Amino acid sequence: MQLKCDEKPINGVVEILSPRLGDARGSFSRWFCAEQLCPHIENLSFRQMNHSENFLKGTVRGLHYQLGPQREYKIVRCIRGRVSDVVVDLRKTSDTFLQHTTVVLCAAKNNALIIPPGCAHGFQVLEHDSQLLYLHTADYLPNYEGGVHPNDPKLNIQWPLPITEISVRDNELPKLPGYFKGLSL
Ligand SMILES: Cc1cn([C@H]2C[C@H](O)[C@@H](COP(=O)(O)OP(=O)(O)O[C@H]3O[C@H](C)C(=O)[C@H](O)[C@H]3O)O2)c(=O)[nH]c1=O
Repeated sequence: MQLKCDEKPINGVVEILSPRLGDARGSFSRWFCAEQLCPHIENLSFRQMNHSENFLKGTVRGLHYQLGPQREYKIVRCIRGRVSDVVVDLRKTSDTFLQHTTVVLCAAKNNALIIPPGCAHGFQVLEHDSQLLYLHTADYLPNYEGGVHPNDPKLNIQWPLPITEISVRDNELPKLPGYFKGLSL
């Protein structure tokens, strides 16, 4: 029942693959293992779990991150449907600063993604009624939340579908200013 961890080009972004053990009753799979994941998540301890329900294909949420003392690791898992998950590197000292990686998370593949501090996260829904489960290593404090517009030209994210739903708040997120040098962790 070993998890498979696939490190992505952006440092700290890891896809977790959970093999399913199936039988006539259905299946069983491990979604989290502290021993296997602690090399990828410093001071591994989760503070909050969140559930994201998304009705319409084409919906975009994000790009969000938490700042300073509330910076966090997230594990994001698609528990129903399919999403195109995007992680943007905003870390000042990173070799992949302002680059992003895209991973399709889907319930059928039984995969999840580790998102490290200093990275913005967003996703687009690829199937109606897709749902995500989040584990967070820090408490959510709105005053420490940052965001970048999902269509920031500096990031050039190619969302797979036309955007059908986006919150007013996300649609008003700022684009990165020319002087943006990145986040210090
Ligand atoms: C993130 C969060 C939000 N909230 C409250 C704040 C709002 O009143 C309400 C909905 O929040 P929001 O519209 O920010 O939800 P999303 O747009 O789905 O944001 C999430 O989606 C993007 C893609 C992420 O990666 C973040 O984890 C998270 O920000 O829940 C909480 O009470 N706790 C929380 O941890």
